[in-house]
Amino acid sequence: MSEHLPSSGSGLPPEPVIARLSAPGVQRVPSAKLDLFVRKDFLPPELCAALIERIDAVRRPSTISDSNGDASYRTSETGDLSAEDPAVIEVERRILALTGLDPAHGEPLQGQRYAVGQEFKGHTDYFEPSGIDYQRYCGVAGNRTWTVMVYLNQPEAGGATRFKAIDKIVQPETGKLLAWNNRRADGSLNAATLHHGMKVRAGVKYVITKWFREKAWG
Ligand SMILES: O=C(O)CCC(=O)C(=O)O
Ligand SMILES: [Fe+2]
Repeated sequence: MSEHLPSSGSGLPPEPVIARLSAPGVQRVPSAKLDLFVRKDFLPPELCAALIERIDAVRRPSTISDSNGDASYRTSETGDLSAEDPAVIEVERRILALTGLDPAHGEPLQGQRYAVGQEFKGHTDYFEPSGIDYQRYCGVAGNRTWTVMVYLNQPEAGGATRFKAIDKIVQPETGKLLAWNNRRADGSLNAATLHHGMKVRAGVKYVITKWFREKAWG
């Protein structure tokens, strides 16, 4: 199976990950500015439901690094998921199989929950090297390389993810995966990855996120 292909490590350089993602069932969003991939039905509904339960058990108000003082910037709730949880192990196995990204470079899987009116305003997932917290967040494992995100449900209205620089809006659907490279081809940080988890208008939205780093995590 594809799990047995060699690992692409941190995802830097990106070519092996891009080659691996160029598989049946994966859509590449056409853009010269950003490597962005969408895979529908990546996780089965039962696994999504199990993950929602886990998130509800551990959620707390989300934090942001490099806070800009705007308390409405990220209003969701966050929960770190246990690496020993069988549901988490299964998700991580599937992410490795799809992307080849090395789990040793991955942060712990994180869940987010957005109630009506909650959002995560425009941001990039990498840390600004000039930020005061850069050493604290990136001193050991380096900056982020790839982001892998999965919608666990479909809220009744709102909650899309908008990539403004490439004019792309992705609608949440149960089990749909998004993966993008936070770098340009030369490895530099890519500002065109700017994205906005838009306000949920009706219902609740759940996602999981897995971020990969330049060096091994922890
Ligand atoms: O919820 C979304 O659509 C985006 C989430 C996100 O960007 C993040 O957690 O970094
Ligand atoms: Fe993000």
